[in-house]
Amino acid sequence: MDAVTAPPPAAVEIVALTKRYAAGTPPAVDRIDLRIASGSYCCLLGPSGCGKSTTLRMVAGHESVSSGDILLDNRNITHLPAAARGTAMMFQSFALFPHLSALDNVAFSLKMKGVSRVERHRRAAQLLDRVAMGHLAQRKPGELSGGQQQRVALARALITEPRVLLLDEPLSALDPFLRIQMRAELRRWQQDLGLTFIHVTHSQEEAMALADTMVVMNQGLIEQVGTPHEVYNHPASEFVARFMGGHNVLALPHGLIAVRNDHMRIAPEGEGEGLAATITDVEYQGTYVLIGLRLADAAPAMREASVQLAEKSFAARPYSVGEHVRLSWSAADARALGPGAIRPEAPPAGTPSVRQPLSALATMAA
Ligand SMILES: Nc1ncnc2c1ncn2[C@@H]1O[C@H](COP(=O)(O)OP(=O)(O)OP(=O)(O)O)[C@@H](O)[C@H]1O
Repeated sequence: MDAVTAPPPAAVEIVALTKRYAAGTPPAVDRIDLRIASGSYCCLLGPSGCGKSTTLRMVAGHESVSSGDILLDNRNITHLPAAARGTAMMFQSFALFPHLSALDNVAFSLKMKGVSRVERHRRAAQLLDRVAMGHLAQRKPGELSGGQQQRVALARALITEPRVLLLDEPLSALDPFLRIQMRAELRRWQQDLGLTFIHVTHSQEEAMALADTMVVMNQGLIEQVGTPHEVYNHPASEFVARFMGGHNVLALPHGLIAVRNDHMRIAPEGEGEGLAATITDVEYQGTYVLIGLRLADAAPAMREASVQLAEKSFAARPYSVGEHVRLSWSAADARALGPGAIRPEAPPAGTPSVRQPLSALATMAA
């Protein structure tokens, strides 16, 4: 097989995966279960400290597992060394060797495997061509832009012919403009290569732009798994609604609901029904105006709300800070929120760690 032909994609299954860094401390990852479809783009998303990097590092084999299992194409890789797993990692800072050319950076792992110079350079050059970097093969990382370094890092990860590419905040070292450009490139590469990508990010926007499947994590648990559309339009819990942003969480007598702030209606006091509120901010954002509000009859933690008004609507009836208004929404736009992730009970001693066979992986197909 040619070195640059994409190998068959793989599916990853994580079963009751747990990481406890020190006895007596809460687990960083707590018995999570997750299936990632072959050839899909999966984003692990959550606030700092939620356990997403720990999960990725355990899949990569860079962190030991406290309990649970990781399967790749039905093969248990939990205790295999990183190089024997069929995964490759692309790091935040790309971790390129500064004294080596792009070509030698890409060829490095083949050198370690004892592949001849001619052969490893041939394969590295092919991969650099593939990421449109062939013409800069002799440059050192310091002579390349951030985006070019990212492509070299990608080529270097691909030379081991991984079935799953693991990316830990791969865009965060780039400036905002380049980040959006490279984000689109990552997505294109993933589709071209047909590989499974697992990408860790704390950016909702990045995950929404890239993912077939978003996995929202909170305190070592998975709060929600779904397509970006599902997660944004049907947040499972208060945590997800607040973390994704763009939602109001409202306490009603029958429980909490979330309503997207572009689905809220606003009317001047006396001209409409709904929750009484006072305007605290008015922010012009170009295509829309974001109105910040304080609800009159809500508990302190639930008092803030926002409404996104199309620029035209705002121009037709401008609002200003201090104005008293009423907020309402259609029942069809309200999403009942569940309690969120429930920490699982500790399994009884002696329970086998792989609880279910790898089957029906298509459930999360893109
Ligand atoms: N090597 C370590 N030793 C001890 N605790 C650790 C170690 N690495 C991470 N932790 C802890 O485990 C928890 C999860 O960390 P992790 O890095 O997985 O989170 P994260 O969601 O990736 O956060 P970030 O976005 O800040 O990288 C945190 O409470 C963190 O302090």
